[in-house]
Amino acid sequence: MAAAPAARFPVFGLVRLLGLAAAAAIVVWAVHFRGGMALSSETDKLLIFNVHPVLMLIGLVVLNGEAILAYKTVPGTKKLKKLVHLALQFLAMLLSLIGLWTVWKFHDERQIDHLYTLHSWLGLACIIFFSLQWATGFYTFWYPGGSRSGRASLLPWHVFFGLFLYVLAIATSVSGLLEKSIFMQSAKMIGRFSTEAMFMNSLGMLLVPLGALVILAVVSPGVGKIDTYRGSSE
Ligand SMILES: O=C1O[C@H]([C@@H](O)CO)C(O)=C1O
Repeated sequence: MAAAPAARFPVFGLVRLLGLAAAAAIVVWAVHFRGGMALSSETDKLLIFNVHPVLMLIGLVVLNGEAILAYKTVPGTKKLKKLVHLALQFLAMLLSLIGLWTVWKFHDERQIDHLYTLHSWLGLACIIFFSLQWATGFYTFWYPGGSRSGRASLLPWHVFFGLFLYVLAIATSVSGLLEKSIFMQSAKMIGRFSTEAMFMNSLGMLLVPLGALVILAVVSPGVGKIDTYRGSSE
């Protein structure tokens, strides 16, 4: 197989920059364009909905990306890298579960059907498999920890499946931005070329280079330490 491309630019810094930009953009969208967020409201149920994309994007895309790269970005021992990785992924999972709960509550309170869109199916698959991946990883690589051969055979699948889920999370986010924008356009809440619609498109576009850079940072040799992927047994 051909060698993986070697990044000759600060790929980790760019990932951090685009991740922070995406996180800031979704908060700006919720607060500036959509009037804010609330965990409960009698007057404006949409404020409950607004929490959903913020927690999902920050959890399953931004924190997930940082957690994936922790083995290459966190200085210190292998054990510390692993701890940062599993803690960030736990936080990502927690935010995604709260984010799922908020959209469920919004649907209940506004009497909107659950799980009829492609976005919701993709998102549910994402959360279920992300949680299974976290639990399996924790059990095998942290506590109580599997046998040496068990860990060695799971590791490449854990890496592959994790990267796959990260891409699925981006696809799900893009589909969510798309459906929300179209819903609002159909309801005449925003215009086709409104600043808000263009802002949402731009946020979706931003996730494309973010995803590309995270994958490049993972596969690229010579940036960070790659001992994890060689299956060292620390
Ligand atoms: O728990 C671990 O499992 C793998 C490897 O030891 C499997 O061989 C690895 O790098 C760990 O930190």
